[in-house]
Amino acid sequence: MSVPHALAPSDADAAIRLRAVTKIYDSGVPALGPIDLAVGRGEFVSLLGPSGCGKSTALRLIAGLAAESSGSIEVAGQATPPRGGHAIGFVFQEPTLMPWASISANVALPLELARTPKAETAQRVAAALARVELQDFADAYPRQLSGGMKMRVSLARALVTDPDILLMDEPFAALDEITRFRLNDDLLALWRDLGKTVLFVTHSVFESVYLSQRVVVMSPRPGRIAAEFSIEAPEPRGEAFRTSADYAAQCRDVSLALAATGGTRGHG
Ligand SMILES: Nc1ncnc2c1ncn2[C@@H]1O[C@H](COP(=O)(O)OP(=O)(O)OP(=O)(O)O)[C@@H](O)[C@H]1O
Repeated sequence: MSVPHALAPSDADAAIRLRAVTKIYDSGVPALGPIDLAVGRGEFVSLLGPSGCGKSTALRLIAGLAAESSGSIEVAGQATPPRGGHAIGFVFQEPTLMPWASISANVALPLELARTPKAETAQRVAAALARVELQDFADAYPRQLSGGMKMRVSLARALVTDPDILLMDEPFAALDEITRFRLNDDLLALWRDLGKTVLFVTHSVFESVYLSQRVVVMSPRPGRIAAEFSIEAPEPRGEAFRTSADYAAQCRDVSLALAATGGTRGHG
């Protein structure tokens, strides 16, 4: 069901709000916009689009890692970077772990940068590792972990400051399908338990429909919002939904909208 803007939260309910935002890189590349996007508090929204349509750029602007060329962005009610500081946790496509540091030291990094007292850091790191079921690997090193486990560490590092908002940039794209399905389910459980706002970037129609309450389809350069879908699913989602005709039908609708943008079709 394509419902452009119908489900956008009101100003008071928005955790993230972009108004007429554009990004033109110094090289002259018009990468994004103008786009208007609102993500409600506690909502799980996916940005879906072909390679190069500006999905990562949108996340980077929201996180304050790059500046918009025009328009305005509000995160947790703040309009200027760092826009709430630890209100945001960022998970990149690569786990980006420090190879020379233990898993617990990797997860502790954001707290150390914020000069958090040692006892509190230790307690928060232990809780974050337990949350992603890696409590037994605190003293291990990244090279000893599988790709899926490294991504869990990256997730724990994003959660350790207890941010209200998680920005996730194709975090599971490099993983095999079984690991990816498992991490999808773990992420949904985490979202249900912790009530975070999640903005999730993906190429995958299947992943976006499985995970999200709302899928925002973007068109190619400069990226604009082409369609929005409210995803209907029984909660909690799981294997029954993934194998249902209802899931397949919604994937088909989203896939058609993506194809209609004229970009390279997203892969499964
Ligand atoms: N730092 C930069 N300087 C110049 N151009 C850039 C920069 N970062 C991205 N771009 C360009 O902006 C456009 C959007 O890039 P972006 O990485 O946001 O797209 P994307 O949808 O996330 O792509 P992918 O799915 O392949 O990661 C692309 O054409 C890219 O080449």
